[in-house]
Amino acid sequence: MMLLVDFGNTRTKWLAVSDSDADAWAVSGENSLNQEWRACGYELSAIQIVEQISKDLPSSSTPIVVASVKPSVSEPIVDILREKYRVHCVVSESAFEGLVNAYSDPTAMGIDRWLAMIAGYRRSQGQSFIVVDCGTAITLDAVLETGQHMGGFILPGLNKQLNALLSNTEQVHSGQIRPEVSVELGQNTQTCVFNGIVTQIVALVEKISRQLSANGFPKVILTGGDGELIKDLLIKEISEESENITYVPLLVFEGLLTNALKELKKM
Ligand SMILES: Nc1ncnc2c1ncn2[C@@H]1O[C@H](COP(=O)(O)OP(=O)(O)OP(=O)(O)O)[C@@H](O)[C@H]1O
Ligand SMILES: CC(C)(CO)[C@@H](O)C(=O)NCCC(=O)O
Ligand SMILES: [K+]
Repeated sequence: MMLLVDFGNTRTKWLAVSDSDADAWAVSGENSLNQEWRACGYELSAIQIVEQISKDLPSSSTPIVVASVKPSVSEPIVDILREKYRVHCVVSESAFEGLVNAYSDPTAMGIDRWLAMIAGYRRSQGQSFIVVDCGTAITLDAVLETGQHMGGFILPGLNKQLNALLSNTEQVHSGQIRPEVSVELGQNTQTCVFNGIVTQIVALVEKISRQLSANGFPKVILTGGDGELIKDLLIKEISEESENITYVPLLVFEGLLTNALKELKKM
């Protein structure tokens, strides 16, 4: 067994992967990962987070593979885990198999983006692709069929955009509950706010998709808490490409597992 841990900006998520799931993944990359990941927020102390994670660690021989975009939180936790377990932390690199990072300093790239690209590269099998992670921040990264990463975008996530707007205006409000959103002009404050935020994201993804490759529409792989919403809206907008547009909630974990298996020389 192996435990994959992803320290995001808002919470820590982890997923236990059995040896049989890992072997199946190494051979085929099939969608065979157990979907039961767990998460906890940063209101907990390092010790409490270690306690939560440890519940999924049956023995001290279980390797732990860590990805973090929040070192201030993850480093003390990793130090505690290392007292008892084997912990391996992955970092962004200039290349992974045929995938080539566009950053001149790859270590400056958030590991979640690099792992999402590694997983996207495996899934897209020689087709150009775009990965869009709709989490605390929204990131978009575009990769050509050759494996060359062209670059990306980083923008505030849906909640961050909403909060920035609401906290700086007096008469803009968002209502009590999220309305049914769409890529349509709004006719009251609430739909103007929500439709405005989602429409710019859908339009951005569509723009980059249409310009990425001369060889047709790329695969578009969405992940993150708001990824499914954006996927549904994107499919309504460009229905003729719906088979190319997917939501993969475990995309970062897939990349982490792929990276870990290569490290452990199992791939
Ligand atoms: N159960 C949920 N818990 C938290 N956020 C959720 C949930 N369901 C949907 N969301 C949406 O997901 C977004 C956060 O995305 P995600 O869960 O990927 O972020 P995260 O856990 O903070 O990860 P990261 O810190 O890696 O970005 C929020 O904008 C929120 O609207
Ligand atoms: C952009 C986020 C916050 C998305 O989680 C993360 O990937 C990150 O902290 N990145 C570092 C900056 C960069 O990727 O260029
Ligand atoms: K994220």
